[in-house]
This record gives sequence, C-alpha cells and structure tokens, in this order.
Amino acid sequence: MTSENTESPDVPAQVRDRHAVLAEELLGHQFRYYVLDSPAISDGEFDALLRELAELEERYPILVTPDSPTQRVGGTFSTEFAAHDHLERMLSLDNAFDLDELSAWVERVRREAADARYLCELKIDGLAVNLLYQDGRLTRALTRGDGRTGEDVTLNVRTMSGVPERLSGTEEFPVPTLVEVRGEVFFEVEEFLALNARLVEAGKPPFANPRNTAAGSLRQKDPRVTASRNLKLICHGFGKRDGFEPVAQSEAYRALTAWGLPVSPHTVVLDKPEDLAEHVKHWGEHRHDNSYEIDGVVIKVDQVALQRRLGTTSRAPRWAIAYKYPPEEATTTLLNIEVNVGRTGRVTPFAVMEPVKIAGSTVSLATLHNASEVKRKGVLIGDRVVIRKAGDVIPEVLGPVVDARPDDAREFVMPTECPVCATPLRHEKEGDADIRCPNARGCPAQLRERLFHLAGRGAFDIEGLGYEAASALLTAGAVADEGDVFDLDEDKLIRADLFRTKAGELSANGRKLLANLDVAKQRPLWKVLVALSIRHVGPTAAQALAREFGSITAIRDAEQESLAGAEGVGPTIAAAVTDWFAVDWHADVVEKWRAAGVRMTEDRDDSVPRTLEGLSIVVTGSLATYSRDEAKEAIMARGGKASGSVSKKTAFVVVGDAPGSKYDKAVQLKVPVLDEPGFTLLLADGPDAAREAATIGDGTERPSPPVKEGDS
Ligand SMILES: NC(=O)c1ccc[n+]([C@@H]2O[C@H](COP(=O)([O-])OP(=O)(O)OC[C@H]3O[C@@H](n4cnc5c(N)ncnc54)[C@H](O)[C@@H]3O)[C@@H](O)[C@H]2O)c1
Ligand SMILES: [Zn+2]
Repeated sequence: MTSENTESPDVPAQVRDRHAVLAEELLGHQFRYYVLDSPAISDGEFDALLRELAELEERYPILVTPDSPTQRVGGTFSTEFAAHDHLERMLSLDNAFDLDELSAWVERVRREAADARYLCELKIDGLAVNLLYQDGRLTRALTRGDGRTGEDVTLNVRTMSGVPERLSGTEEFPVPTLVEVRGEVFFEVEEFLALNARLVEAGKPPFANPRNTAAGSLRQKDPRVTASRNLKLICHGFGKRDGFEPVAQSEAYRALTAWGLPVSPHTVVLDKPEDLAEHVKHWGEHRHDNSYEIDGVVIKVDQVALQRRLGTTSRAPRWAIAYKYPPEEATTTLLNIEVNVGRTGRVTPFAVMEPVKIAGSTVSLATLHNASEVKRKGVLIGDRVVIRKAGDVIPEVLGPVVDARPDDAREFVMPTECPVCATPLRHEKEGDADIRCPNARGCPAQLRERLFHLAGRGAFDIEGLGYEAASALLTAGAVADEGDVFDLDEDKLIRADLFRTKAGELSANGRKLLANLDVAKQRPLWKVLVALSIRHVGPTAAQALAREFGSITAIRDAEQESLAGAEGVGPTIAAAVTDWFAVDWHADVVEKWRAAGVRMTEDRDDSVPRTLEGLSIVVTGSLATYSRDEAKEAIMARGGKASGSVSKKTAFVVVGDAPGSKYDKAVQLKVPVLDEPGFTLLLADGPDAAREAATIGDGTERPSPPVKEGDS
C-alpha cells in the first residue's frame, strides 16, 4: 500500500462510494466490538469487510488516508474509564490467511534479516492489556484502546488472580526499573458457557462468545464484578522498558516467567522458515486442545535486534504476523426453533437459521440439546445469533446478539405434544432435562429411527434399509414395528412403492434387501443387542453383556445386580437393560426375531457339548488349573453363564482358594457349592454328576434341581 501510484486520481464514483460505506461500517463495528463488547457480526465477516477495503485501496491507493481502518489500530476508548497514554504504542498484527501469504511475509523478512529465527505462539482470542510495572509494582493496567491511549482498568486487573501485584526477581532476571508487559486477557470456553447460564438465570443479557465475555468482564465499572469472573492472562510482549534489555523475545518470556507472570507453554522457536507450514498445520488440527479459543498462530522474529531493523507500520510490526485459521463462528438470523423426535423418544429443539457459510460449508441447522439449554442460552426466535461450527462437530448456537434483537423476537415454547404422533410429552423422571414422547412403540418418528438404527453398521448392518426404506416400509404397513423386520418377504415388501417395479413385481433392490436380511440373521450376539435400541447399550456395553452372559435369554433373566456386576456394564446400563426387557412388546420383538432365525447366542465352539445351557455359575476365589477367564470361557463354551453375583437362580458356586463374600452368599441362599475337583467334574460330565459332589450350606442338605431358564 504505497502511494507511488497517485497518478490515477479518477476513481470511479461507485468505488469511492463503496469505500466510504465500508469505512463507515467498519468504524461502527469497531465501536460495537471494542467499546460495547457486543459485535453485530462475526470476526470472519468483519475481516472480510476489512479485506474488501484493503483491496480497494490497493487498486486505488489514493483512497488511503491515515484514518482509514486499514491504517490504524482498530479500537478506541470509551469515556466510562479514565484515559491514559501507553508509554510505547500498542500495535495490532498483520494477517496471513493462507500459506502463500505466510511465505510472502517470510520472504520480506529474509530480505532484511536472513538469519531470523521464528518464535511461534498461539493467537489467543481475547483482548490485549498493557501492564505497567515500576520497581516491580503493578502501577497501571490499560486496555489497548486506539493503540496510543487506553482505558484505565487497573482496579479490575488487580482482581485477577493470575496477575502479580509485585514481580519477583532472580539473579539472571532482576526486576527492572520499569516495564510495560503486554498480554491477552481471555475467558475459558467452559467458563463462558457457565457464566452465560448464570446471567440468563438472573435475567441479564448473555454474551455472544468467550472473547466478548472477556472484554465485557474486564471493562466493568465495578471491579467486584470483574473479580467474580475468573479471567485469565497470558503475556506475549513488551512496550517500554528500563533496566531490561533482552536479546530475544524468547529470552524475554523466560524473564516474565522468572518474575511470576504467566506465559504460554505452547511457544517454540523454529530456525528454519520451511518448518513454519508444518507448525501452522499442526495447530490448525489441534485448535481445540486448549481450554480457551485460539484464532491463529502468531509468528514473530525472535531476535530483538532484527525486530528493530524490520520496524513497524502505522498499525502493526513488520517482524510479526498472525496466521489466521478459517473462522468457526458466524452470525445469522434464528428463523425458528423446531423439535426433533429421536430414537428413544427424546424431543430435542434445534435451530433453523438463515443459511450461512462457516469454514467452507453452509450451515442452516444447529442443535440446541433441550429446552433448558435454549433458556440458558437466552436466545429468542428472530434474534441475530452467533453460531459456531468447530471441525467436524455439529454446529451449535453460542448466544444472541442482544443489542440487535428485533421487537418481535419471541420466546421458544417447548411443545407439550409429540409433533409426530400427538402423544402428550413427559419427563421420564422428575428433574430430567429431557422430555420424551412416551409412545415408543407406535410413534412413527421413533419407529423410523429404530429401524434405521438396527440396520446400521454397529447393529445388523443391513444394506438397503436406510431412512427412505424405513419410511417406505412403515408407510406401506409392511412392518408394524422392528419385530417384523425379519419376517419381511416378497408379498410384504411389494406393498411398498419403493420395492415394487412398474409391472408390480419385487424390484431388484427388494430382492437384495431380502438377501441382506438373511445374512444379517447371523450377526454376532452383541450386534443383536445393539440393534434392540436399549438405552445406553452401545457396542461396548453390548460386547460386555454378550461376553459375560452368552445369550439373550441369559441377559433377559439375569438379576439387575448381576448385570451391573459384569465388567464394563455398571448400574445405569443394568437398570436400562432390566427396564427394557420388562416391557411386553420388547420381549415380543426378541421372540419374533428368534422365531425368524436371528442368532441369539454368542459364537459357540461346537466341539464341546452344551451341557450347561441355561445354567448360571459363579466362580469365586482362585483355582489352581484355571485362570478366572479360562473358567468363564469353559462355562460359556458349554452354554452356561459365568455370572458375577450369587442369587437364588445361581446353579453352582465354584469356590477356589481365598473365596470372597460370594461363598457366604451361596451358603446363605443354599446354592450348591463346588470345589475345584467338583468344577472339573461339572465341565466333564455335566450338572447331574456335579450335583452329587456338591455341598449345600453346611454340607448336609441335598440340592434341589436348579431352575432352568426358559422353562417358566
Ligand atoms: N466482529 C466485529 O464486529 C469486529 C470488530 C472489530 C474487530 N474485530 C476482530 O478483532 C480482530 C482485529 O483486532 P486486532 O486489531 O486486535 O487484531 P488481531 O486480533 O488480528 O491481532 C492483534 C492482537 O492479537 C492479540 N494476540 C493474541 N495472541 C497474541 C500473541 N501470542 N502475540 C501477540 N498478540 C497476540 C493481541 O491482543 C493483539 O493486539 C479481528 O479478529 C477482527 O475480526 C471484530
Ligand atoms: Zn411421538
């Protein structure tokens, strides 16, 4: 942006107008951002406007004036605070938005400073402060303001626990007579969410994002408010200094640490500029590894002498650059809040927004989790909202731009009836955040989700049974619920348009689906368990249950306590399993699948006779010839269930050395007890032979035949 080119004074009127409008708009946004702590647009949108302005000025350098937003440190100071000048100006940073722009900067640096080393740090998304220490005492703290003059926030900064009132010196780094330390004040993401919830609760407007929260919390008239906000500081630079002459920025950071000031642990010095791209890429992928938001990486020439040689422009040092990552936030209009009914009947609100581009994709929907979340966020339908899409994460609404709230903005009201089947919604338990449609069996929304789920990769893995097919089968009445899936045949399938040819025959896809259903019947037990849509039972819990109990029947009949005892299961999952099987139509689903030929037991070793089918056996204490796992496997291979706890249904308790309380329980419940030879006999000759060898309680009574499962 040099002004050599001034011989083209004839700037088209359109361009002149656009330039004026842009400059005006940018100033307005800066005011909202720096003074009101309440921006109306996202940083990405702001940067795009600023770029547009810069491009116009590049084409028509005559448009460049000293007060253009491209030439000044953005920001100003408000009259709410006393104004003070910085001893040395606080600058902004130039940006690189891609690797080409970064290389261009490196080239410029190398031309003047071929031996530069590159200090890389994280660009923390907060607000800059200037801390003045005189003889080691904090005497003043200012915001950046317009770069020359800042706002006096000394009292507020004094409440921050991370900011020392007095610096401590060391032999290597004695306390200087005077130093201006620059740093970033920021808010952690979790703290931001929690604070917003508290603000809304108290009927106060929430903040739009963590950065504004930091600025709004620091710039408080009442320092007690600041004190309650848990603001953090990380130092990243210097202004004026007396009695402190570091040769490198990295050395200066060691001094800061010695004095008791916080610096980032994520700072490295790279000797070779070729390594910068890799570094930038690394943090792009690990952007969310910290508790706070970063919007880029800052690269600085490390040697102070070279920094001096490179110098500064009116708004930024030439010796540093901010590599910015694609913005993850955008503002848009919240058009409506609708609700979705999930697989387990959970009714969740979601935001319908004016489509907006974030990080390369267009976003128009975002999750809102539940009704109290909507309340906590303080968003109204019609609001301008800040949304974030971080990596592969589902887009989420961060908060409203309260200042831009239209008069007709209205509160979201959670429906009281299921939007799909009209059943009154309810909380399952008191205090539950979630509200559900209790019509699990008949609600078309839930049915469709369950069909889709049971056909998924982690379940039966049935190709050709996706959302569309599930809806088609339900609409055509080919299945009433998931219990009917394996009873599908040509006659039933043909009822659905989707699987019928024009000639009224079964389509090729229909035939494929039937073949796939057949194959799916042979999936391992854990996948069948996943397919049942039992709450909390995902692949891990399902595998644990299958391993431990070996068959659906054994799982169904297990006491909740023994389910909970299985490794990787625990009380919540156990309760969900017991509750699930207690529902009649759930049990019917299992029986229908069984009748249709779906495998209901764990893979078995057919060379071993199934002499323990349906028997629950508990092993306690250590055995000489079997490890605990070997004993379990031997039981399961014979069709038995290796259980973790003793109940009246337990067929045998095998007692090794140093048995636990399970032995006492066995005695108390009069369950047959086997020693190790008895166990060997059980495995070899079956339960009848073992019963002869068993003792009961005090060893006098004869055992009664144990209850066999499935007989009742
Ligand atoms: N949304 C809006 O309406 C709006 C309005 C004005 C400005 N903004 C945003 O504010 C930013 C521009 O502000 P800016 O002039 O402060 O520029 P900047 O944020 O791009 O870079 C300069 C600032 O980075 C900070 N920083 C963080 N980590 C640092 C580190 N390790 N080393 C050095 N500095 C570090 C410092 O505070 C420094 O002042 C842009 O992101 C812009 O989008 C947004
Ligand atoms: Zn419903």
